Amino acid sequence: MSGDLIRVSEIFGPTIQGEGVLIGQPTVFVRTGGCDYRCSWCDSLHAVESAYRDTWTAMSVPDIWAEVERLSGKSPLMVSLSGGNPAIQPLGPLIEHGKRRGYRFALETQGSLARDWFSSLDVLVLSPKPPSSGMEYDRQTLVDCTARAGEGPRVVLKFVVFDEADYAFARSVSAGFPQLSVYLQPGNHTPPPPDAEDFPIDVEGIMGRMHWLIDRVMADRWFAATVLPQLHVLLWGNRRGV
Ligand SMILES: C[S@@+](CC[C@H](N)C(=O)[O-])C[C@H]1O[C@@H](n2cnc3c(N)ncnc32)[C@H](O)[C@@H]1O
Ligand SMILES: Nc1nc2[nH]cc(C(=O)O)c2c(=O)[nH]1
Ligand code: SF4
Ligand SMILES: [Mg+2]
Repeated sequence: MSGDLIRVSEIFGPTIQGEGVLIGQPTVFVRTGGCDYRCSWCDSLHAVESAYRDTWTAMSVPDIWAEVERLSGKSPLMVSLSGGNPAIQPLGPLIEHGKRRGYRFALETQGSLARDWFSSLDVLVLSPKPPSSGMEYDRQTLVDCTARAGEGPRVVLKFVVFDEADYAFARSVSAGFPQLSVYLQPGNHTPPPPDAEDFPIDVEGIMGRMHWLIDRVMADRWFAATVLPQLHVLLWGNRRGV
């Protein structure tokens, strides 16, 4: 059975994964609509704000799968489930459907909602939100996410860092999960408004923050951390669907 419908904002690719542990890998993105957070600097508000819900489509697993196969030419690759918060959607049947066809699945989530189907993923990216986002951190839900993932996926932490307080947050949260790899990325301080297909970007500003972040990590001898820019943002700016 295909199960319940999934609320989809956009499906795009193949492109390279621009962030974190899978950076550079050919990927098709399935971006779901709806989020339980409202980060001050969210770069995907078109998939978050309810004002845009008429641009989201309730899709069945076969409908989504037809689009993934069309985009990938039926050659299996990594499918990244992002959003909004994709953990809101019933994604278990989609993951099972794709895995039977040789595709692999990564999920990007803030870690606020834990699901049993996390155990079916290949990669679970937990991205707890730092102080600059304006959101509250709940360690327990993050623990629940790792517990539901179990021995299934590779689980990693990814932090957006804008300032010293965000950096301190990344340090202290990571210390509580010594078994997880840590990825740090500089924040983009000019994210696109939700109604923009494109929007000017301050690459120099982001690179300044990237330099500062590298200096900060080296000064602390935090050699377990990996520091990466959002590669797709450097290549294509704030363009949507890349
Ligand atoms: C749009 S979110 C969707 C998935 C999930 N809601 C989350 O936040 O992890 C995908 C990734 O983009 C990151 N992100 C969002 N806005 C950003 C910005 N302005 N600068 C850098 N990274 C950003 C998030 O932290 C997250 O790691
Ligand atoms: N190329 C590319 N890489 C990404 N990594 C995370 C993305 C996201 O918005 O979740 C994203 C995205 O939108 N595009
Ligand atoms: S949790 Fe993710 S999608 Fe939701 S508002 Fe924050 S960055 Fe955007
Ligand atoms: Mg993005």
